[in-house]
Amino acid sequence: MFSKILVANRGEIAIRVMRACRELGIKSVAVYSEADKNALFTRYADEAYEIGKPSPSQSYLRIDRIIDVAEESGAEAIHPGYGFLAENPGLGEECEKHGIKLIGPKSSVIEAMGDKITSKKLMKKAGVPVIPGTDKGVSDPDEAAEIADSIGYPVIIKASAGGGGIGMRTVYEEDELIRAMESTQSVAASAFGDPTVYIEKYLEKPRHIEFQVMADEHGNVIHLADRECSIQRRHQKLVEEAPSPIMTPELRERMGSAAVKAAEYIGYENAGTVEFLYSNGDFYFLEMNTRIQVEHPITEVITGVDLVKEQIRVASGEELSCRQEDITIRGHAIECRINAEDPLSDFAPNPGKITGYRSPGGIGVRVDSGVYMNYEIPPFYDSMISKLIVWGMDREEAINRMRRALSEYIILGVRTTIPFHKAIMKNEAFQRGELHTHFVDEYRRGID
Ligand SMILES: Nc1ncc2cc(-c3cccc4ccccc34)c(N3CC[C@@H](N)C3)nc2n1
Ligand SMILES: [Ca+2]
Repeated sequence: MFSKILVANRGEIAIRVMRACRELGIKSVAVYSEADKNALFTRYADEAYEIGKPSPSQSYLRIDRIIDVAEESGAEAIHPGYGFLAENPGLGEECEKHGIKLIGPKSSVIEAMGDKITSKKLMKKAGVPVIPGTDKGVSDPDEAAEIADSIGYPVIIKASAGGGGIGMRTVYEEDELIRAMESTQSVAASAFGDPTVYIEKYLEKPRHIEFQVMADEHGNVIHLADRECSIQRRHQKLVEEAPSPIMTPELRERMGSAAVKAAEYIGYENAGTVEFLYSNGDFYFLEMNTRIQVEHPITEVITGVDLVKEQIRVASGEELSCRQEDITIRGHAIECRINAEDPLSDFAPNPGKITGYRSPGGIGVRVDSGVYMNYEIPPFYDSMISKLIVWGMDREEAINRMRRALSEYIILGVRTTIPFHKAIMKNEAFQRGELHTHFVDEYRRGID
């Protein structure tokens, strides 16, 4: 087992990893930018090192500085958290070069899953259902037109190096196809340096259901059930829940074994998430995320498994601490992402000084927060400042408890998404579990 771990991240996820370290008796090392000098996570760690200027490219993305601090502090492993370098194959490669363990899958697996065409090809070979479409890049407009005809409109054009919804265009008729191809190729080239695009059948209003997987380095792979992430806005998740309201034991068995099969086939190690699109009874592989995700706590509260401690154990060479038959789901969990954004000005970031702060508590409430009273939220990073997670015996109790917890959550001095979440919890379509990926767009038309 490691004696010291460097946490290459900031905010709530850095504290989350440091808590797991402390429970395992492992020292933690924080790395922070000039802008995060007074951030809570730098106090929580056993040691803290400044690594550069506020902008991420000068700090949290500086692989060389992070490796230097790992060597200087004697950290045997690095936990990348999510975002920043979490799915950057370069970090894994540098770690391997310096004999430092990256807490995550091999960099070759990170790279393969980062290329959406490669990941689809691998899943197809693994026997996992994929969305009908091309399993290679398409550049010639005539070829694209033939493919779109054979798939049937509407189709969607996607950037292979994309993900999270960037570089995607839906096409409803043939005469839009060429322009859509060109614009997606230029977005892909500028955003990812790779213009490769592919075409898929467009699924109207699918549900976004993802499965948590965990694999050790001895070939054991399990899934820890499903999460529903359909309340999104511009591909930014806002509300997540576990299990999915539409899940049945039979569907969970089918999708769970597809997720495990996917992980086994690619030799996956550590924590990962297999994303599916679900549309009237059928499910299709969408993407695989090779990191711990923001919404991992809702899986933790319904299964009782500490996913981050499991990541650390597995990375140190231990076998998974639970088998598939040990994973049982109890109750229902919901997570609301508390962002320093103003829902009434199109969720524009709203950084600034927190002049009043009191987090909710009581039965079934968990707050994973990176902020505190009088903390100055810097403008340089993602606007998520904390996550409010609740557990209930069933979905109805979870919703009522979330409403109660939101009403207790006091954050003054900055605008936050709390009012938006209060409205969602009161929304009847949400309460009925009628969710799909365009829920927020339709919902906003309702409140505007
Ligand atoms: N063939 C096909 N049909 C419908 C789709 C709809 C979406 C989509 C679009 C908009 C919001 C979403 C929210 C959750 C899940 C998916 C979506 C989608 N993506 C891809 C990246 C992912 N984050 C969103 N791919 C799709 N692909
Ligand atoms: Ca993704």
